[in-house]
Amino acid sequence: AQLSENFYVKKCPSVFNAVKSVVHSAVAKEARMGGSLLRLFFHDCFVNGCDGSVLLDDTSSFKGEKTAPPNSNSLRGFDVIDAIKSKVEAVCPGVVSCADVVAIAARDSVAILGGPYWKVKLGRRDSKTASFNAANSGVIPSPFSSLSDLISKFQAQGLSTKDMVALSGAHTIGKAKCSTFRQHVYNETNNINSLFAKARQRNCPRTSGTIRDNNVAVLDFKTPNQFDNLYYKNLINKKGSFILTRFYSVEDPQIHLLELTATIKRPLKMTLLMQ
Ligand code: HEM
Ligand SMILES: [Ca+2]
Ligand SMILES: [Ca+2]
Repeated sequence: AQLSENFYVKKCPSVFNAVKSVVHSAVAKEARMGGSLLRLFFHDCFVNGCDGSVLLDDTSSFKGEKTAPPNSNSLRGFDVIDAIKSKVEAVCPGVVSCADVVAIAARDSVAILGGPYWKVKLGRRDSKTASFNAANSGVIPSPFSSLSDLISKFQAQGLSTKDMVALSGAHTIGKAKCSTFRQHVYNETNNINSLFAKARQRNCPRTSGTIRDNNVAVLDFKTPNQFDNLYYKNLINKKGSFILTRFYSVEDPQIHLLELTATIKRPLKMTLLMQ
């Protein structure tokens, strides 16, 4: 069925306040949670669409997505989604899908951290099953993917290269583990400022396989808790986080300076994933 901004206007008008109040207190307690909730939405949507599949625990009949490599020891915020869902069930029992809760929580997170606001289209139906294999099949982009691989993974979701560049701007908030950015900070190409690389290396030893793999660093070293366009500015200054930074160079025909500055001027299109 067609999603609609007005889906809950009659069925549950208080859903928006219920979601927002829980997101608000979670982000007040820990700003990073805003990023974690946004990423949860992204990882739900890339695996069989935005159907709440990412939320499902393993059962006797299926092994779900939570323990799949892109998600395990990495996705956060499930407890916040549970708290939101309880609150929503208290005001409108049996009306609002978990998939819609995740979509609204992602929007509210971005807005609370100073980013753009959009009207979320609603009416998603929750999946009753989830698949470890689907989440492990390579549909979710990896920080070690090549540029062409990243582009084709977004293409497979109906998203263009420009969309990918815009959506990568989400890394203006949140944190990443040493194991995901080590390669970038020890690979001193001309894409990374050497002082910045050194600073990151301090918290992330070259050798993998220790507890320090889990050390985290902010993705945006300047405004980690504000949803702004610093992701791109850092990238241009060679102090970027790991995703497009590895590929960013003035010579690159696909992700070049013009593309990036155009993205800075446009509002970040967070709505792209929201269909
Ligand atoms: C372009 C392909 C992408 C790759 C390869 C990628 C990869 C990653 C990785 C490896 C992390 C750190 C995870 C960890 O250390 O546990 C991360 C964090 C994050 N990603 Fe992405 N990501 C991509 C696109 C996106 C998109 C499209 C969004 C949302 C629209 C997003 C939002 C985030 C956020 C907010 C965080 C921080 C999460 C937190 O602090 O809990 N990413 N990403
Ligand atoms: Ca899903
Ligand atoms: Ca920022």
